[in-house]
Amino acid sequence: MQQTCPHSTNPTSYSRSPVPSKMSTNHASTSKSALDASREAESLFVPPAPASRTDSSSEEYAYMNATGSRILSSTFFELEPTLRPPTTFILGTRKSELALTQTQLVADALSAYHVSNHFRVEWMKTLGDRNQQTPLHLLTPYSQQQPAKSLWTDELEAKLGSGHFDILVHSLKDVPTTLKEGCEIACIPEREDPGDALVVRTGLIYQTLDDLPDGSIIGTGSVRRVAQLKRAYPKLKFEDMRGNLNTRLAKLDAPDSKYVALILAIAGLARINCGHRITNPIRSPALFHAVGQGALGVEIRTGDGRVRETMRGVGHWQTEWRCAAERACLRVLEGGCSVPVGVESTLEELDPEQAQGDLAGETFSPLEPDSPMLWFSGIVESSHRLPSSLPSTPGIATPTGEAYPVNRVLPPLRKRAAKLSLSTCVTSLDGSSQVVHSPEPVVVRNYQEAERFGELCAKKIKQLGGKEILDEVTRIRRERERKDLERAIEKSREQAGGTKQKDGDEHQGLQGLLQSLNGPERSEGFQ
Ligand SMILES: NCc1[nH]cc(CCC(=O)O)c1CC(=O)O
Repeated sequence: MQQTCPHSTNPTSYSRSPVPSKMSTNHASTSKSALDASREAESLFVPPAPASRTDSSSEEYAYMNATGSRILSSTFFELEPTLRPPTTFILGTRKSELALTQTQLVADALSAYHVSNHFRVEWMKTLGDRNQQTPLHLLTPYSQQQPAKSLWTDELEAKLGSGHFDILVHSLKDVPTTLKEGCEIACIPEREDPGDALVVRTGLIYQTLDDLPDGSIIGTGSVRRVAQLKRAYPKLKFEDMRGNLNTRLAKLDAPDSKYVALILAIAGLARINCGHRITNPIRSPALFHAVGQGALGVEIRTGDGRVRETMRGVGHWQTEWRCAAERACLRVLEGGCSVPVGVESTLEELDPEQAQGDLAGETFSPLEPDSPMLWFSGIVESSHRLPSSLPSTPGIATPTGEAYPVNRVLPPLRKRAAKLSLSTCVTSLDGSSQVVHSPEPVVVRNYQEAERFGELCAKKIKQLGGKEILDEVTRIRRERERKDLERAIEKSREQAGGTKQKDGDEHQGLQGLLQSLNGPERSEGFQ
């Protein structure tokens, strides 16, 4: 039997505790190195003499370790942060240079706050990474349950839920506006420039889109960019280009390249040290950027209080409030598939004692200790962010090894106010019609008010003609999807030729997909 302290934060028992028994065993089989780290922690850890214990915390703890053997812990007591053996948290992300760089940024920020813990980055290939050929909408056909964009996040979220990962780091713009049950965005670190940029092929002298000759081919797969730029530059041609940033830049510069330029997010290029490839930014009114562009979404298991506490201090409330408005707006507009919506937001902090909130008449859910973490954005007292609050909360380990609870006490709150603006732009796929809504900025006092502002903007832009544009986008999408599927069925029929069972199964699957496409359950549209 091993002696250990509950504060030794054995990762197999604590950080993986929200789904206790299943997750512990899962983890034991999937991530040996974390187990190793905990063994190392145990061997390094020397419990202080009994004299250092305080009466109020002298409670016996026993819990199960990953292999099911019972560990009788030593007494629960306070430790100096520097004396605590480390916990290893695993941050998961997609396999791309951008994703890994972004995740390392978050891991570094966390390490700076929690010097005695380890934050390790792990990647996995997602469906979108593995399949670079199939059109995105065929990989995940349009449905309310499975928005197209979730193909970047689905598999990561499954591994978050199973405890393989503790924290996921995504580009916020790739994160669906409604998250899976059991997952939440914990925080959004400070945003990079959210804009788009023109990247001209190496060796060409063009500086702006206006300089490009008629018929120039621009690489971008984004419906938002194509729709808006077709409108502003009808003489240019837009062609899909998939792949990671480096692949795309290489395709642009290849000797046989047909592309004159690409449109890419400034933030992505800057993060992978390719800022020098930016020829010029493209701003509104020619191009409104994507919702959440340039920001990172840090996702955790809802109710994993331990990871939640760890996240404090990493978010940037100004970015969080802006993204609250942008994402809430898109949530109301999209109804389940990616749409040609562009936005632009600004935020200016005000003196909370002077400023009157503009959404005072609206009703909001009261703040509870276990409300979504983002609801506390900017209003938790900064003293509450001290990293030492992390392992000193009693209840880390319980005799049954159950989840480290979300703190039952509402943290001390402070007042905050900011002037928030949001412009929204909805464009038809061919660029022929567009609605732009740029209301007067409003004064908001918390995250929920910022979200409400975004929802109100979405409702307004629908009334202004956005609804007709979005309905048309849905119609065109479905028609295209149906044609693509019919083509795929035809192809699989030819290939199968009644011989290979595997292909026959695939054929059946596609037929089913086509049926569901034509069926009445697909009549949900934009709200
Ligand atoms: N859809 C891919 C994607 N997801 C996030 C970024 C860039 C970084 C960001 O917008 O935060 C990119 C590439 C691009 O659009 O150029």
